[in-house]
Amino acid sequence: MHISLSRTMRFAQTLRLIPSITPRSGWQHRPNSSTAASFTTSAVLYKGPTFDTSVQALQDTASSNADGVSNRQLFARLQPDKKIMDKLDMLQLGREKHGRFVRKKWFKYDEPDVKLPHIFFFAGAQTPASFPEQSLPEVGFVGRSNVGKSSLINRLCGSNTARTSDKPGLTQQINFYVAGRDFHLVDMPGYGFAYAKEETTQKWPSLIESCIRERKTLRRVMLLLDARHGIKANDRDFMEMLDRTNTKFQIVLTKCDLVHRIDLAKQHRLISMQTAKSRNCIPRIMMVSALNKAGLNELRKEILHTCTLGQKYLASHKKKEAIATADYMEQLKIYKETARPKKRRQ
Ligand SMILES: Nc1nc2c(ncn2[C@@H]2O[C@H](COP(=O)(O)OP(=O)(O)OP(=O)(O)O)[C@@H](O)[C@H]2O)c(=O)[nH]1
Ligand SMILES: [Mg+2]
Repeated sequence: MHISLSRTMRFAQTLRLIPSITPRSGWQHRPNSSTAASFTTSAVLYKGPTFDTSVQALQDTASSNADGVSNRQLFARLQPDKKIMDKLDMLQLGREKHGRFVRKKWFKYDEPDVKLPHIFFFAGAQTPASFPEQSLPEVGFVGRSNVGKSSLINRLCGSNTARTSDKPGLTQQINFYVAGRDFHLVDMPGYGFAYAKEETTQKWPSLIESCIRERKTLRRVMLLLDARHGIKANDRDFMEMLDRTNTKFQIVLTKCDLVHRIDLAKQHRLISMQTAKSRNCIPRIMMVSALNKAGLNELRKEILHTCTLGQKYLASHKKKEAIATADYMEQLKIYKETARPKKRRQ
């Protein structure tokens, strides 16, 4: 790209008064700017959104699928689903595009929170022999190391009990958490690269598999995928194992705050296509961000229904939700219908 510089600008540059003008990825021209036409130099360049690593990362899942079309090609051809885009808009999930493509937010949907009880650590297992007794219904969290399993468990229950780190491989045993004496959440070690001794990491896949095979109380496995990367080779192997053991699992896309909304909708579509043939995959893909606390309510509801605890925990939530979504007259009606009769003083 040829860039013409005025003499003053070049002089200022030699004195390091203005930054270098070499256009980098992540820098872009101001759209529709009249000044841009007259200068065409770095002075009219502005720092827009940083280089779209999310797209890059998504497209890097380039392993070929059965039809000989790579995921990268598939991703490029995909059109996002309109319904999913609307849902993402409503739940404020995914990063918004900057610049002139910003959509106006006409309203913010304030969904009342579904509350899960606080969690307490009660058992950690490094071998199958040390698994705790099978009593309450359980939901397991698995996925590659650093995908955000422990962070998500914390966020779902509003606790800080599970330890998290930005280095993959912190959780090195199966941790069992009890929530309100009603159900268990099981935090598993991750597969794939981890900062841990090789002899330790090699034991994890068999440990996870025996947990999944042995525990009859394990109602569902939440398979966490980084929204930037989608399904990788080791995730595919893991899904095959889940199909072999006939275990029901559900995909949860994590770190959705790092991916642009349109790419997130595309990723959703790609994953639903890739998992369509799986017998045990529940066809509702959850999307969450533990950082922004977005999409958590839906996942909480899913966990409660899985553990057949909907009656206990969701009764009061239904009323709150009806009130939040209703217009003024309907709200009044709900309040009147559900209000307790006042006691009269005698
Ligand atoms: N931006 C962003 N970062 C997240 C999110 N969830 C987790 N993280 C970060 O991801 C890193 C890994 O989180 P962990 O919860 O420790 O991941 P893990 O899957 O339990 O990792 P292992 O225990 O090593 O298998 C931490 O630095 C978190 O802060 C999210 O929704 N958005
Ligand atoms: Mg962890």
